[in-house]
Amino acid sequence: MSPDEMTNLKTVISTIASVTATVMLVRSVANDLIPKEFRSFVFDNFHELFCRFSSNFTILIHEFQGPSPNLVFEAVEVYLGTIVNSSTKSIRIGKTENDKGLVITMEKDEEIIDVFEDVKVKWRMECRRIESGSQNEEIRDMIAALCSELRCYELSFHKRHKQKVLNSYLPYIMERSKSAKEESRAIKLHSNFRNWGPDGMKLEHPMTLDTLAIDEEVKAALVDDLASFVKGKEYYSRIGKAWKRGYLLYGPPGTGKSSLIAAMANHLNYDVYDLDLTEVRSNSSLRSLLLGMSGRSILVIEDIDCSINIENREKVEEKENKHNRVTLSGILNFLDGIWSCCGEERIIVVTTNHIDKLDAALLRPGRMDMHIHMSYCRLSAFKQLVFNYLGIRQHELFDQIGQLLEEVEVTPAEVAGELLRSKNPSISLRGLLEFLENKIAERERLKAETELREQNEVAEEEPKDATKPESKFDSSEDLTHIVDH
Ligand SMILES: Nc1ncnc2c1ncn2[C@@H]1O[C@H](COP(=O)(O)OP(=O)(O)OP(=O)(O)O)[C@@H](O)[C@H]1O
Ligand SMILES: [Mg+2]
Repeated sequence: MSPDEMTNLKTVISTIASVTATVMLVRSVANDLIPKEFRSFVFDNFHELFCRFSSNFTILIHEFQGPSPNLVFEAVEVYLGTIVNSSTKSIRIGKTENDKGLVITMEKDEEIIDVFEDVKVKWRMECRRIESGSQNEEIRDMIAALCSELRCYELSFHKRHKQKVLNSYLPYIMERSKSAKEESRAIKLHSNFRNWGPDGMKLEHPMTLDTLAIDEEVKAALVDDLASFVKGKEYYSRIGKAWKRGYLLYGPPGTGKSSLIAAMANHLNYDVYDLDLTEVRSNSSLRSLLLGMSGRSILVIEDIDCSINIENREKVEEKENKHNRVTLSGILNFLDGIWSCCGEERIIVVTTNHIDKLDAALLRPGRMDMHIHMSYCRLSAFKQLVFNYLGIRQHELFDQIGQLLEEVEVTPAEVAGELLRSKNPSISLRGLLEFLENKIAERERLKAETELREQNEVAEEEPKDATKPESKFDSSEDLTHIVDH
């Protein structure tokens, strides 16, 4: 910089300093000498004049709308927490019992610049102390009991964007904040043991759809199905159906049915309502339990074949009604749409170890929309488990173990149990190999024993049969055989 430029810069700086000092002096003298009413009269008129010529438009969003919290303010607060950027110098951080992680909010007098469809807007947060006479007295006292200052978001942008901000940007913020709030909310587990309880317990199950070991194709189909369900609000209302979806998980114990429910809850961030049907006294209490559930939730009925005898529908209804117990038709009725009148976004998951025992009425499409077979552990599920437990994707023993898994029925739970024994992959996998070989040997031993026993039984029965008089009318099967021919 040349000496001349240096001198000019110094002059500019000293001029700014003296103007600032003068303004501050005038302001403090004016504050002392000029009455408050007159000052605000001058300020208001000056502000109005300024606004008339300014190209800016400002929207104020206050914390309260009368005595009630302002929902737009709440939405803006959540939204701004998600777009903290380089224009923000300080933020406020907090966390409550109901939050999954840290909650970021804007600090007072801070500014955030946001860009929405090429429109640049500026957000600023202001706090004002609650002053007497500023509100209806009753409302003021009510608010003052909650907080000592009133917060307000100021949104400013070029006035030519007014329509876009009002018609698109603000609705977009309402939508985004809703999903951000849902994502950050801790998942709760409710049980009907005490009528769901007031708040439920925090569900902190670590299982996710990534760590769940099931067939890749099944997993992909499930993820797609869940995604279209979640986005299906308009579709369900268009076709006039309750916004719900049923999943039936079936398979032997230890194949991951309960784990899949936890993974679904984590994936969707839905609360889980665990319904123990043996605790439900009647269809009407079932109905009130279901009406007491919140939306965006998963209703779980585990081991449905054990909790209610639904094998023989007619017989059970007759018998259960006598004791005013919950019946299959009670369950089917709500699956068919008791929910259609209230609430939305509900998933029902029913699990069973014996799909063959279930009544066909429960399996009809529209009730259980997707049937997922949780089966024994095969190579792809095994590889996922090894990655979860040992952190490796390849090992020389994989082929050998893969072959054995084709020969023996072993559940993911059993494989997981073996993999837990050592953190050293070679020790752990060799242990699993041995476990599988022992299982096959045990199976062969049992098979040989059974064959031997059957042979002995036949040998014991033979002399008895020989003494028996021959009769063609011994069994109904034989009788049918004769009549038919
Ligand atoms: N598919 C799987 N992927 C990952 N881990 C699994 C899987 N299946 C089972 N496990 C492990 O085994 C344990 C038991 O599995 P889970 O309780 O989910 O089985 P289940 O099918 O619900 O059994 P049940 O029919 O007895 O209720 C889980 O906690 C998990 O550690
Ligand atoms: Mg289970």
